[in-house]
Amino acid sequence: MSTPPAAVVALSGLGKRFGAVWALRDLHMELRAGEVHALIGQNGSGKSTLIKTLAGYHEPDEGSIAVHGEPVRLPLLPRESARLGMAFLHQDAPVAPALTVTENIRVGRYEHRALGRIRWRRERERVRALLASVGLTADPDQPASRLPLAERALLGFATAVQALPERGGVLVLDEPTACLPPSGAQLLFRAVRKVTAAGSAVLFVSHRLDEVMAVSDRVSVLRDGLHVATVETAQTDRDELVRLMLGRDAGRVYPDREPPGTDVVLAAENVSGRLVQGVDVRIRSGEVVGITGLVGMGQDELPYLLYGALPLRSGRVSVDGTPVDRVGPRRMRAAGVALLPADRARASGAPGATVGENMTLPVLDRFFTGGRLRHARERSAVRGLITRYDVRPPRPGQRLGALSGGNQQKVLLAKWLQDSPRVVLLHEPTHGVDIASRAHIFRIIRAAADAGTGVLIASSEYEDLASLCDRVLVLHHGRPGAELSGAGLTEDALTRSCLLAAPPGAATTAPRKDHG
Ligand SMILES: Nc1ncnc2c1ncn2[C@@H]1O[C@H](COP(=O)(O)OP(=O)(O)OP(=O)(O)O)[C@@H](O)[C@H]1O
Repeated sequence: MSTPPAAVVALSGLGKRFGAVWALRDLHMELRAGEVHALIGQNGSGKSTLIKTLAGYHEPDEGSIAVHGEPVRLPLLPRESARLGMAFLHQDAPVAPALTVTENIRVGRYEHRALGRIRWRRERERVRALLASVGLTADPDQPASRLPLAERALLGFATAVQALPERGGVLVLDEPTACLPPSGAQLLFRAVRKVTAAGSAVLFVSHRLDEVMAVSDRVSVLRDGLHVATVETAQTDRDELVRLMLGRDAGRVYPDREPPGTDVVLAAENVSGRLVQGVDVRIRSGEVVGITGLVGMGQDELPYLLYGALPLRSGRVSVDGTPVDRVGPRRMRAAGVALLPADRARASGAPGATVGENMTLPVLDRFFTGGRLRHARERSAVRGLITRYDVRPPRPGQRLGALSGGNQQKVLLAKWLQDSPRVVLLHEPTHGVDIASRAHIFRIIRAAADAGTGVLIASSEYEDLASLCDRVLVLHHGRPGAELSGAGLTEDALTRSCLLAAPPGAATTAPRKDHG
């Protein structure tokens, strides 16, 4: 048997706890030169805790870390982690469209002349070489806004890669494809292969099992903070990975559909915003309507326009047949419309408040009788919601910000759906949510619809839309492209319809598929 390549980073018995709860326990793992090592696990299984420990933000409570065979002093500090060759890319790495490619990548790292002036020529050369090393061909002097979307999204990747040392480091990718168009995901995977070919290790953290199967060499699985297995990707399959993550089979992901009612709960006509142009939307009671398109086609704007969270340039919106005068969040809420944004923790919840406080905020009146807040009733309502929405850990007093990303999402869904709104507008409701929780969330959305709520889901998850929705509207450059329903509403048909609006070349890349 051949010996495996050397470990760039080796973790031995690593553990981290918060209070009495071990978020990570007894983790033994090697990140080897030249490999893509996937890290998977349900929401709250400890993935971010591991990343933050490597990045120097968490101090481990037990265990040790060695880099290129040398033990390192713990705790790591962020600067020390970077010096040791660890680089991190998060899903929403910002790109400044008005800055050039070089400025985006090099800001904060410029090489200066003695008098403080930046050595621009050298900076450009450096960026050109860096881009070539990851397979991108962008002009360093171009503003980022002029790049095709897929390449623009990869500037953050190039920025992270430049921090890897020549002898090989570890590049940590945290859900890197969540905000990428399909063609961007393919470009990213090619770029990832170039990084491993140059001798670094890549730690690929994702809930998308099809991507894990396609891009990784080995997969480590966490469950409740415990390291349950590391397997060779070629020796496993999706079903085994799901069993390892959950400790059981996945079961059914999508619930049955009931036919929608006939009364229209939300009618919007001729809606226009920055990207959206002249779109009509009608949602009936009990109907689940999807909105999709390639990145930048307007589907990420529409829910916010309908709620008045982004300014409407034109359009009329009625709820239950009554026109809403001057559409804005307060009026829409009063009319019975709820919005759950994709940027959930910041836009929709209060991270410093507890799970219970976040859940009961919109319905607090209900717990007042005789001018007093009935704490026991509030607590019992919160406990019910925690069970129903499967929030983990099931502690009402936990700060929202201390929950894992997926569990924050469940709390916020509970917050907005508990009161059976007339209409709920959801933007990417399952981003970052694990497979078991996704099934749970789909059942909750379906139950809300069956109770009469009209649901709009703006999402790029074609399989979810095809399986959950009664109808899906595809946007092409902000305008209505096609509407799919009944037997014609399939994942493949949605993919094809979205790609019809793609620039030349994009249609040749494989679309993103299901990840659960
Ligand atoms: N700052 C904190 N304070 C208290 N508990 C925390 C804190 N950060 C994480 N935890 C807890 O540690 C556990 C692991 O969380 P972690 O964020 O690592 O999970 P994850 O696998 O990244 O989940 P997700 O897929 O939802 O992002 C969870 O029970 C979480 O509530």
